[in-house]
Amino acid sequence: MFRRKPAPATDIDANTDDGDQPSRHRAQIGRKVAAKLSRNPMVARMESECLTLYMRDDFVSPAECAQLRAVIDAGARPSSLFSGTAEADYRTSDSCSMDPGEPPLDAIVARICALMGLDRAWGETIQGQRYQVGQEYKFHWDFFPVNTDYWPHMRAQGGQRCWTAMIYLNSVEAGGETCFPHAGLSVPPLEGRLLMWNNLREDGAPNQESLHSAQPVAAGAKYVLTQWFRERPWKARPE
Ligand SMILES: O=C(O)CCC(=O)C(=O)O
Ligand SMILES: [Fe+2]
Repeated sequence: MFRRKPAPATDIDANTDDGDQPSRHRAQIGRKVAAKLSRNPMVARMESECLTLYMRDDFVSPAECAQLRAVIDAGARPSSLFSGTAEADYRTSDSCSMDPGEPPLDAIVARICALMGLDRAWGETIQGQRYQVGQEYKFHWDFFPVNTDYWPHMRAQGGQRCWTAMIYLNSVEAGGETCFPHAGLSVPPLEGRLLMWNNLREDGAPNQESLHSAQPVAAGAKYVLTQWFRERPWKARPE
């Protein structure tokens, strides 16, 4: 008798609600990117037992940084949070979604993806942020908690966030460090520096120890670009 073969098992099952669970697929992304970055002599791995974090200085030139700061100045609006405005003082920076066609940006995103070995289709729209004196982004995780009303939408858009790539577009006079308290790391903003970390554990589940903050700026202003990568291609508007 003819029997239809079962569909091959796949780890990349958009219908599996496993955003808070270990996942072979997400674990594999973590390993693949870490292996690529570890092989690169220009990239430094920051020492931590509980977090996978890499740094590459002089990734963006001073001229490109200046150009991008001007774009952020022109487009910055008060930052929003997925969780709405309940904790309005949580992320006090101004931010803007960057047009990927904006001249230096297209090339920079391509360079980030080449460095990390990630497909740019998996990256969300890159975000620019500007923090002025006293502004900050309090302790948070970049991965999505699955017990929220927005998770089903995020899942349909490309699932859990895996890696974050962040570029400092200027050196800040005082303050503005990115702090990872569990890893005991505090990274000072340095113009052109790219920071990359995995928000997930080795088994692909969210890493609670990836908690981080942008410390308040004490003097001057701080400009950053953030590129968040999903576990699948990112769709701005899922069908
Ligand atoms: O500005 C920083 O140092 C951190 C920004 C951040 O954590 C984020 O955009 O998710
Ligand atoms: Fe963050």
